[in-house]
Amino acid sequence: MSSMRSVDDHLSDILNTVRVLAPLEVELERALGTTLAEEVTSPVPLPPFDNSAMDGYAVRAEDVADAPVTLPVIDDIAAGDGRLQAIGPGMVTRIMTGAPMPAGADAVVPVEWTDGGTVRVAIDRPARPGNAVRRSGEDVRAGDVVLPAGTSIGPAQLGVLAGVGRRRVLVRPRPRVVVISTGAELVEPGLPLGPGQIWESNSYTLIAAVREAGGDGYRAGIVTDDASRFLDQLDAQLLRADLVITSGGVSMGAYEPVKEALGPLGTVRFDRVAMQPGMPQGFGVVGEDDVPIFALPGNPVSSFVSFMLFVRPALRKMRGLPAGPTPTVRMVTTAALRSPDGKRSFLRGVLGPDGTVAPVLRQGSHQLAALASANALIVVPESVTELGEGADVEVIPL
Ligand SMILES: Nc1nc2c(c(=O)[nH]1)N[C@H]1C(S)=C(S)[C@@H](COP(=O)(O)OP(=O)(O)OC[C@H]3O[C@@H](n4cnc5c(N)ncnc54)[C@H](O)[C@@H]3O)O[C@H]1N2
Ligand code: MOO
Ligand SMILES: [Mg+2]
Repeated sequence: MSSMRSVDDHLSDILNTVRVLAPLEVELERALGTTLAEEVTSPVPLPPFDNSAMDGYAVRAEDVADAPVTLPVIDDIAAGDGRLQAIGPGMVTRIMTGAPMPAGADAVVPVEWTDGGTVRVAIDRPARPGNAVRRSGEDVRAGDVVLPAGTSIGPAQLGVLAGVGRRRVLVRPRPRVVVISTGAELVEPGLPLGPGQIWESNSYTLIAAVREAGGDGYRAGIVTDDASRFLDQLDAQLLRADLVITSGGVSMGAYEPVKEALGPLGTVRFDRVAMQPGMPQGFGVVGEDDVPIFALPGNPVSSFVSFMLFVRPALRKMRGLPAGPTPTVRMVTTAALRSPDGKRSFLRGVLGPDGTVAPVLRQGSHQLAALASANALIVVPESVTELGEGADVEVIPL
């Protein structure tokens, strides 16, 4: 029997092989979930001009220092108004939130402190200089870096890009990931099952996981257990793929199309990785552009766990983000655990209150519903075969 490879060695090989995707200029609408590939600065200060933080009256603070006072209203400034009348001593201007401060004014009295007059206004309370005024540049100065290269673009970052006037931006795009399922027993969900058949589920799980990991997944459908048909399908799919995931056909059976098809290429290695579930693994590159390919085991829990451990870090690297082993947190197990000697186990568990985790009862690598009832993977190291209730464990939240 061939020896097993460690989880860490397998992951380092993967991270040494995959490359950061080339930068691409995209419209803002397509930038969500991408990574900035340039440093973004603001061409103007933000706010670009001093403006009012409230609906009210722009005043000279010294004129309202002895409030209550009544003063003449000489103008009415809405947000967006460009030409303003300066105010002189003893005058005020009605002003709206976001409207530019007129020259001469140094404070805003909110409408709530007044009688709301439009010709003359009675002001009840004094306002200090600077009251309810938003100064030009108090968020960003002209030329400031608002987003460094390598920033993950979420809703707030998209807003900042628009807020500094950008329409297009240079990003590391979302990786395009094709998922090919193999197995003669697989039937599309929605179609009737024949004898010996099951509904295909791995591609749905994997594409959803790709999406959550910042990629765009495409289902290439089901290939039956035929190596040459698998290679044809792979060739066709490579056109649109930055990364390929296959499921099934990598173990020791008589019909293992993925291993049969990719093994002879010499660019994909098949290993037994010292983990449970997910022992049989293939990884390498295919096609003229050396597209990375993950040949994941077919058992549904095995393919999902393999994704979390190996594909997700690879996608992070491709997206230009820091990539390494999937982070864990420390928890306390509420029940005893068993794990095979020499393998790192990833047991399905449910996070409880107060830093506890409860292993689910069904831990088979085919028990997909048990996986769906869990929200964490409990990591048991290679050298540990048993842990008692109350033991500290590392956990990967899902
Ligand atoms: N003699 C041995 N047999 C097996 C070994 C071994 O070391 N020696 N390893 C076992 C382990 S561990 C795993 S994991 C599986 C890996 O199998 P394959 O990658 O070859 O996958 P298949 O044989 O095609 O399928 C396995 C299992 O998963 C179901 N499956 C496959 N694809 C899907 C899908 N897209 N949706 C839902 N379910 C799927 C399939 O029906 C099988 O039940 O090998 C063990 N055997
Ligand atoms: O490695 Mo397999 O993943 O145990 O089912
Ligand atoms: Mg098999």
